[in-house]
Amino acid sequence: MNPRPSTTAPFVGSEVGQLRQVIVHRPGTELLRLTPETKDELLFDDLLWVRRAQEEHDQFSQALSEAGAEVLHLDQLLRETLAVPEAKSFVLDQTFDERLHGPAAAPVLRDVAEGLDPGALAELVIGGLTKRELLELTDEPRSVVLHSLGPDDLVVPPLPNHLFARDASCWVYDGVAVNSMQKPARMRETVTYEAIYRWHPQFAETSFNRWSDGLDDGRATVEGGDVLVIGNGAVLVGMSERTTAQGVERLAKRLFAAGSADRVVALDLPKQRSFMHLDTVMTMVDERSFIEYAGLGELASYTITPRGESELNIADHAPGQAHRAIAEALGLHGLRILTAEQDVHSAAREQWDDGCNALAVAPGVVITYDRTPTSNAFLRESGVEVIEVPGGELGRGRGGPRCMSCPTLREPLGSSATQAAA
Ligand SMILES: NC(=[NH2+])NCCC[C@H](N)C(=O)O
Repeated sequence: MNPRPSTTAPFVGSEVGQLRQVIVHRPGTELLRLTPETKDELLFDDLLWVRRAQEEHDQFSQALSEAGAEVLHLDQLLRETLAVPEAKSFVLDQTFDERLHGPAAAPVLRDVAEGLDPGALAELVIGGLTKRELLELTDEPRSVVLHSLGPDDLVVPPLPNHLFARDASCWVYDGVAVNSMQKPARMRETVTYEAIYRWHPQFAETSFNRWSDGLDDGRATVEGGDVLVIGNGAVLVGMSERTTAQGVERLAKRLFAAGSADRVVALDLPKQRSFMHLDTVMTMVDERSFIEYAGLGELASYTITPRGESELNIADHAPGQAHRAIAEALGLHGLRILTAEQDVHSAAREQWDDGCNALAVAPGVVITYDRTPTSNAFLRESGVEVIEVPGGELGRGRGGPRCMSCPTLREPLGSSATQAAA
């Protein structure tokens, strides 16, 4: 179990081992597209002061480097990927679609985009394009779709949730799930990651397993915020507003077939926005401890194990048995569950502000937002080292440090590097 990484291939051996390499996305033009009218559809609760959000994000990246992780920037990876001709035509095909842009405009848009250099094209793909910006690049195509748009309407929608680099792809042991996304506003994020992992030399020249084929997965969705690589050959997955039971089955089958994991514990979460992913209510902070939201309640859970070559065994656990199932998966007698004592309203506010969305950078060392002081103080009292980063603006997108990171290299539990860091 837990095959060891080769020197360069991506490998995420646990949730809390020493973090070595991580993808993040510094917010840019795409956040300037949020308006009071578009923010809800784009899954933000407020408009962000972009300059400040960038400064906050820079501090997050710096904290990651200081903690020993190499920080890869998604926009730079995409630019470098788009320099590969096959990657460029894949991204163009996936971005300009007759069903979205109409048969008259789609080929014209594709031609315009094809003429851009990789930097400008990456900016268009993530930042989006308005009709006014398009008309600076070409004459107006004879298209009903374009004629009926106002000058500042978006021809290519932006991808502001790339900020939450965790969700559209997640590495689990020696492979990656490129995820099909539940919400329309996030579906094209899958294209970015697919292109990077297929063609960027950093990934294309290594070998790794594939746990899902995002673009083709239809309704079997899994999102990275729901997937915790808890270690010991086990994975904890939330069935949430975003991740379906079908998605969990697919993930389990592929992990088992490759021999990369031998147990998946699925937790049945309430299907609501405040609990959109498992990592908004529960994250792992050391080999046996989880920070957990007080209002989570008792949830049903399932332990999935392999049965023969390709079937699954499912053990159903009654509500309230989830901690036991997780402890068993980790080979432990029990877990340490960290839930700060505070009144119901404060607990709900801190959960909303991502107080439970800690990102471990080593066992017992986590990055959190500064806007959740009670949870942070409680973690410290419990012996966890807390590195705070500012989250005043970033937090308005409803995602914290764990959501904003996609680890690509992380030590397994109990490895010597991880023990040295502990
Ligand atoms: N892993 C996470 N909890 N991600 C948070 C994603 C937030 C994002 N605005 C969305 O609604 O999709």
